[in-house]
Amino acid sequence: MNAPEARADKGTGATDDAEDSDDLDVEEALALVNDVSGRTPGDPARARTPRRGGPRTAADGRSPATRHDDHHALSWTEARTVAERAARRGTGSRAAHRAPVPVPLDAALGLTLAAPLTALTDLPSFDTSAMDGWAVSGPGPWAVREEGVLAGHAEHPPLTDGEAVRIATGARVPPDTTAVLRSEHGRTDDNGRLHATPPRAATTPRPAGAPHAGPVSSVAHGQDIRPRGQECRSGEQLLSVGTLVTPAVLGLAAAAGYDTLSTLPRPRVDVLVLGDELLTGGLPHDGLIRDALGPMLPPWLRALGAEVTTVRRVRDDAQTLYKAITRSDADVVLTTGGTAAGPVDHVHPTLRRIGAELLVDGVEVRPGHPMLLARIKENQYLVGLPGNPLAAVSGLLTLAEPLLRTLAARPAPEPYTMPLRDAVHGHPHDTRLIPVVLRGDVALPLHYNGPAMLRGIAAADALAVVPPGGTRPGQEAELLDLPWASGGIGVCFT
Ligand SMILES: Nc1nc2c(c(=O)[nH]1)N[C@H]1C(S)=C(S)[C@@H](COP(=O)(O)OP(=O)(O)OC[C@H]3O[C@@H](n4cnc5c(N)ncnc54)[C@H](O)[C@@H]3O)O[C@H]1N2
Ligand code: MOO
Repeated sequence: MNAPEARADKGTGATDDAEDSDDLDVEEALALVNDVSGRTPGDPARARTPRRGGPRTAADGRSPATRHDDHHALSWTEARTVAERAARRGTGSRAAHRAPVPVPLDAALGLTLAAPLTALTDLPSFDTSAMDGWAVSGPGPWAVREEGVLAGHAEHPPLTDGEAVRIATGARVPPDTTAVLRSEHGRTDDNGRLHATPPRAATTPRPAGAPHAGPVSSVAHGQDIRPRGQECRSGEQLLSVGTLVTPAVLGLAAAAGYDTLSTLPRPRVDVLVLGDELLTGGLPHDGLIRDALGPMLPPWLRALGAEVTTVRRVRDDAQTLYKAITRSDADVVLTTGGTAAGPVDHVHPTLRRIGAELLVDGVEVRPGHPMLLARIKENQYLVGLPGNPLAAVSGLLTLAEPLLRTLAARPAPEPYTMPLRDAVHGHPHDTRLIPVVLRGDVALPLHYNGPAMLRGIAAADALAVVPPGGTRPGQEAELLDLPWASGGIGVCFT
């Protein structure tokens, strides 16, 4: 959120004013928002910059009793834990408390099961032929019935001992069938009687003088029959609550008799893209730039399990932002830009005006350290992503991912590490998130990793978590998969 002329103010007088406002407590800030001094809620005097450090002296000479200690940015790990826990506050479980909804199978991909998947039928639900061939009864040779048995047909009359009937894979075997003889293992003689032929190995040319093997007259009892209930019995639990609905789960659910699944709804996210400088088409001109986050975030949020209900561009105006946030009934409002201390960075002052509870206000991570997480209502959250595009990705994966995962009751990805081929320069105190490509069993750090750059992440397979101080060549680092590289359900962006 930076009109070109406003950007020049960052770190100058505007920021100094903003630092004063850090010494206000919420009540004071609210009082100031409501005061009649003529300052608007978006006035930089109420903006606030996340930072580390101890208590500071109020520059406006207010009594120390009216100040609070400067807040502390959380470590990257703490911030992720806070985001995850925020969503399940008071539930005592790993999932957030949200009402399940029945969803038709074709709309359930990527949701999580709110009830165990219990078989509604035996599987298979009847004794089934596993092969094309003949259903036979007793030892051969067999008299072959005229009419065959196909899959999907009603039950055939029982076989009598010494009888056979042509049968297709998946057809229900007639009562009193003892085995299925595969078509390649049987032949009918001139009288139409069926014989079992020897297995393949025995049909290879006989050595001279060896006795003729001749047809074998029987097959093993139960051979190539899938007995009813072999996979499960009706009432048996197949999958537990919290299972992610994958394509395979959809298939199993259909086989087990389901038309709808009880699932947790996707958390609804309203995306508010802040910034007067943003263009939605064409080339940058006159200090205006293309909005990179509007196109990038919605599909990424969907891949994280969210339903994106709105994508709205919001101009740099405190009242407009206030209205956009307070009118949202989404589970999560996600803003981009305006988190820092520029003259038009309205996110902090607006949160104070709303009386939101700031859960994370700055994270010790580069890029993206001004990211924030707030509870704006009992079950409504705001994730404030910084405007620099790679910083926004950092906020998305640090705060939005664990929050949405918990709201969607999705399982946490299994953490893993890989050696980084090259040394990565670290920040002295903060974690760094660096785009990497995976080559065999090493990760190669990419160069274009500045906060305003997307060139690295667009070519990346993962983000490496580089601890404060950096990493040596070959040192293991935790990797965060990117949804397009992790495969499986993660590739579902729709
Ligand atoms: N005095 C300080 N200034 C800044 C600080 C600070 O701590 N003190 N932090 C810097 C860091 S780090 C970041 S990151 C940014 C965060 O800024 P905001 O969240 O307030 O974002 P804006 O100022 O609105 O924008 C920053 C930058 O990103 C561009 N931008 C914004 N939205 C988009 C978009 N949708 N697509 C593409 N680019 C976007 C915007 O034009 C700016 O260039 O603050 C630093 N400053
Ligand atoms: O967080 Mo900012 O992205 O370091 O530039």
